[in-house]
Amino acid sequence: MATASTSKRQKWSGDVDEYMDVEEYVSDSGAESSSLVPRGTTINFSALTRKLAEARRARNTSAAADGEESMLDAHRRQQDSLVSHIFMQHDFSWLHLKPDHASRPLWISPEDCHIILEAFSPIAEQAQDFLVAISEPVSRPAFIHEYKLTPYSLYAAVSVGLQTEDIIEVLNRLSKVPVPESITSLIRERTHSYGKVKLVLKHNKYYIESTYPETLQFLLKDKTIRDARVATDDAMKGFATAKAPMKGNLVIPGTREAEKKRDEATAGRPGVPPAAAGSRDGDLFTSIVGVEGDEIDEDDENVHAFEIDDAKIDDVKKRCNELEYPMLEEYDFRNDTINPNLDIDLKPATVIRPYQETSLSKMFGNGRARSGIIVLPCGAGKTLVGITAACTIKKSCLVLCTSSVSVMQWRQQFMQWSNVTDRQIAVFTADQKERFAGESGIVISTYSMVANTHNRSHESKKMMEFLTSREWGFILLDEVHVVPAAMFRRVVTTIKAHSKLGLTATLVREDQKIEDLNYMIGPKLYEANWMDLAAKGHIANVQCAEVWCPMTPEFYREYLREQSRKRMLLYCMNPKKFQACQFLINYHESRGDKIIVFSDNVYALEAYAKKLRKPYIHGGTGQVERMRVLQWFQHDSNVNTIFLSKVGDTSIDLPEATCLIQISSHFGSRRQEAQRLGRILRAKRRNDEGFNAFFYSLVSKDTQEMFYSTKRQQFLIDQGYSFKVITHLDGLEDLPDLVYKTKDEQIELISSVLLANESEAELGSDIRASEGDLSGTITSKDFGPAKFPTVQRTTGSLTALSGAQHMSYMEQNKSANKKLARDAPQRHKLFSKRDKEKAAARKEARAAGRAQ
Ligand SMILES: Nc1ncnc2c1ncn2[C@@H]1O[C@H](COP(=O)(O)OP(=O)(O)OP(=O)(O)O)[C@@H](O)[C@H]1O
Repeated sequence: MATASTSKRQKWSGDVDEYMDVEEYVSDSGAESSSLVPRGTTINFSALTRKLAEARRARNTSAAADGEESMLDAHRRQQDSLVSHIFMQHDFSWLHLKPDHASRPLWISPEDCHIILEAFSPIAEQAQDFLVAISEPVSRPAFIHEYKLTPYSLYAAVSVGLQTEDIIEVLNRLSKVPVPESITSLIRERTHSYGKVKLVLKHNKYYIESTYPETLQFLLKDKTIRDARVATDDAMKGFATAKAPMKGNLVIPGTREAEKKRDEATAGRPGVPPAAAGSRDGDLFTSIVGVEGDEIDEDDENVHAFEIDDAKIDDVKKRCNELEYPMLEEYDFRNDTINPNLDIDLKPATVIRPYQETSLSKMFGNGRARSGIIVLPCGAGKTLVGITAACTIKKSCLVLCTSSVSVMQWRQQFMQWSNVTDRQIAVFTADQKERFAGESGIVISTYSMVANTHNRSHESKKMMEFLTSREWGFILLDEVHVVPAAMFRRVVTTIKAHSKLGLTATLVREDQKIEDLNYMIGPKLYEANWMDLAAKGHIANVQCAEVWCPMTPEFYREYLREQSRKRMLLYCMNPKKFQACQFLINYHESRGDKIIVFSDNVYALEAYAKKLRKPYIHGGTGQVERMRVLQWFQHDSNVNTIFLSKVGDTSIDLPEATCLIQISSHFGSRRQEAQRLGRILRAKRRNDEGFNAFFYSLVSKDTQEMFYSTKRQQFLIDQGYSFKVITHLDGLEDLPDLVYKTKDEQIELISSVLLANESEAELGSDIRASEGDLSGTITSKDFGPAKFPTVQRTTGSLTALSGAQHMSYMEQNKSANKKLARDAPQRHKLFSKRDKEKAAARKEARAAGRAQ
């Protein structure tokens, strides 16, 4: 027996497929194995442990009956040692399973606070809601999810209104074992000070407020906080604020509840149909915890406060976090009688989706606006979440985005979903500096416009005065992950806002600054699951693949020899990658897909696009040309593929696109990978039966690119996506007109790559050369200093120094697409006839326009 188990031990440490060994193993130890899952499927831990426990129980019973106490102990020891080798130091078999553990979905590690969820459990969805509220999702593939309890996640839990004992209680209900003592004490320890201190903005001054005077005394003992305090008459006095009457339960517009209320109000009126009888989904989490989003009933007489210097807010918030008294920022907007109301509501036809409603309920759960972050997948409708929040608060609102394209999109979406008027909404960009009419309104701008302190025009200065001199009810921070960048941090303190909402799909940064958002903005209020939204048809299902393209011997030799940045150019320009790209374009175009090919490297982008005769857009492409290419892509059935540089990573809404091919990317950026995927998640056809969008990353084999590619995929893998590796594209060699097929062509290609200027290998040159995103108005500042250091050493020619290179570069680029069209081979008669007809129609339309 001892020998048999040793051999099985070695086998088991191998892999999931060897589940059969465990099966035998269980039967060796006395349990039946008939109901266990077959070889090759995911391990059913629950079944496994159930079997083990049953075996153990069966032995204990028979041993006790025989009165053989010492035999039983020996058995137990043996059993424990048999299990131990599987889990090594993570053997927590001393945590005894509850009798009905099979119906409970959680495993909790007593050591590292990790929680494992059986995502196949019937109550997994409710358990997920709860776990998202109290912990950080680490990884959420199909069957087993992993979460982690952290101080920040517990802070977030407390800030959405959960109580310490409620958290422990629900965990206990969902867990297969009693919640370990180490975890309960951690939760108690971490949450006891949370929620005691608030940061309040009143009359344009910041106050730290608490109902516990001893807590304020404690904070004032700290030097950073003491130094930030402003000595005033009301400092540390009872800070009695007028106790305004509560205005009834808050109803978020666009929700089913709002719809019901509207229907009730209009019931009986002719022509108005009765409300659809939709019952609210039972929220198990809410019912277990008993958090009903109760309205706050505070006793203002007991509130104590002191004022702090607004220039030191950032430091004070950070210090409070370090002292484990993170400050909650809540805005009692319904009782704010000082800031004028903004008359804005969602249009009656606007209905928000269930996950949008859930995320907003975390923000407005207690009738006030909590500051924090909402994380939704790309294309899931963050904009509408922000707009609904603005329509709930109904005070002046400032929206900050990453580019001027986004500014225009936000403006357009506000007009589309809400009843805001032209006069109430203004934009502040390099080109437009508008103000809203009246006392309250909405301003939409970019981070760089607000953060920039140098070389402001007179108009911009005036506009900034307008923004900084007033109290904003609400600040909306789009793509909030950019805020911790050194140059954007100050926007959060420059603008005085009662509540802040950060929106993002990718709460990740390659530096360690993402945690700073906890004190700069607030806790994460909600994070949706990508796979869930895909399953429900809110975003598209995507098949992801990494295509391995072998390097040709000549390219590989040069790659190994080259030490400079040109290595990157060599793996991007690999002829086999060209061919794979051509093959995939052909294949998907013939399926009726619309394809976007992404390349960060502009040299490669142009080379590919020209060779494959497709239109392209990069930083150097003029605005008119960009619009023309995008229009073609959207409306012309002859243009099914476009090449985009990183200017298209974000802020581009092309729901026609159903396939992405990535030929060059920004090193190991997980965020870029996810944002690019986001371009096809909004695919119009996502609800077609069996529809799949496709995402390919072309990677040159045995180069650094493989390392970066693996790193880039990590975020998406944690969201549950799996990347298939394609090592061979069937039928590629038979493709007619296959590019770079002959050795001569490949050698010609390599010589042009070797002759190229080294700076062509840069990934950022695109944006710097043009200072333009898809609207042509973004500046390099929008992208933060991390990517674009101010001082950079590059090799260059005298022409480049004199600036002439830049000019010729622009000149060539401007007409490049036109030249492509001119050089295009003779088209089939059928097409040329259609082209002539189209040209005639265009001419007619222009003539009609002139006539008007
Ligand atoms: N409740 C809703 N009802 C109908 N359409 C919606 C709803 N919410 C969002 N949409 C639509 O979904 C699309 C994607 O929305 P949006 O652009 O806000 O996504 P996003 O989350 O900001 O994406 P990204 O992060 O990629 O910018 C838009 O066309 C929007 O109109």
